[in-house]
Amino acid sequence: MKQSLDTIARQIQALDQAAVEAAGRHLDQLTKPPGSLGKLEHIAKQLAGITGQTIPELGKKAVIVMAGDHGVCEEGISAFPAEVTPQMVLNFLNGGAAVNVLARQTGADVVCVDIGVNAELEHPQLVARKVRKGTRNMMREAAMTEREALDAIHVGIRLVEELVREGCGLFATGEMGIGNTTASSALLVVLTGTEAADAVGRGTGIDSDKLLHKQSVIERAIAVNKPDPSNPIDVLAKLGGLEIAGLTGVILGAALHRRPVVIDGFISSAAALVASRIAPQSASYMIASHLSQERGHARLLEAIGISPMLSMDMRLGEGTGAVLAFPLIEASVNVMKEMATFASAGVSQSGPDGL
Ligand SMILES: O=C(O)c1ccc[n+]([C@@H]2O[C@H](COP(=O)([O-])O)[C@@H](O)[C@H]2O)c1
Ligand SMILES: Cc1cc2nc[nH]c2cc1C
Repeated sequence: MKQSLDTIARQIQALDQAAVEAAGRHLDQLTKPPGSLGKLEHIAKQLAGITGQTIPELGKKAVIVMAGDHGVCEEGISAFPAEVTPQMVLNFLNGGAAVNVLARQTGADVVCVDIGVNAELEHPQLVARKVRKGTRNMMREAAMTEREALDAIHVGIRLVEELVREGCGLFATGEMGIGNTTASSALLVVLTGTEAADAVGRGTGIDSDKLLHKQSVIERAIAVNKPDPSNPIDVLAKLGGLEIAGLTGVILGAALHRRPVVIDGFISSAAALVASRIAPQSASYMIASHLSQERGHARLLEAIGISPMLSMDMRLGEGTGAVLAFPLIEASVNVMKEMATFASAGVSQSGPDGL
């Protein structure tokens, strides 16, 4: 049975502060000046607060790659044709995409989901959860109905539930969808009040003329649909995408089940912003992996209140940046688990006066 989103949002708990503090005390006993492992320490404490365990056992890792098509591609807003979406889905399923390489290196599963691809896709490993074949052209009408957006969110929530049952304890968001930077920029504009010129970027690599056109498509889509900025589902349905809605669900599902979720680039962060507007508490469960080169990404992260671990000049999507951050997140757990304490190693600890 589907629970309402309000009910789900209310069930998302704040981090376990006692576990955060216990992790902090443990970190300060380890053989290093307090705080000297920087973000690794911050992540270790966050993971403790998420899981309620001072030294968390994360279990299996998965990157959930949601794929969907975008009606707004009719307006010529991408450097690539829409056919690339299903073609790349097959590439993910055959293990040849960048995200597959990085996931193999770090021992993560790639879970590839058809939540809204136009083409009929078949593959034994494909998670077939199509809500509809692509969104409608948001420049002319709402991209999705509210029902479709909610169905896509529930696909994400349910998938996380299934993976948690299979022992997965660390999630990453990934996506594939030609045209989805246009949808994500539109969400950024409406949900944060950012000027379209500051929210629109080159995506797969459009030139300056096409960039101006993309900006005008976004402005027109907002004028046509008149989304209510205080209603995240209305904004998501009118301007978003099926894969974006699915990832919103993945993030809410991870928070609901007290599992960390590593956010990839621009599109994943747009989904994360929607999740944070539906359930503000969900932001505590997010780890921002990297700062994408896509214009507007920093604004998205700022609006959520999370800061990126890495800056690698990447702008691929698929979950690549998030998966790249997995080993660093595991490093923070290993520090907690394996480092000697001042007492166990016989290393002198500075006194309260620093002497
Ligand atoms: O994640 C990012 O930061 C990112 C930035 C730019 C482009 N992308 C990827 O490129 C596709 C969307 O680009 P576009 O130009 O078709 O809107 C989509 O498949 C995304 O995964 C991803
Ligand atoms: C080739 C290609 C791979 C991608 N992966 C994510 N978005 C993409 C867009 C293109 C065009």
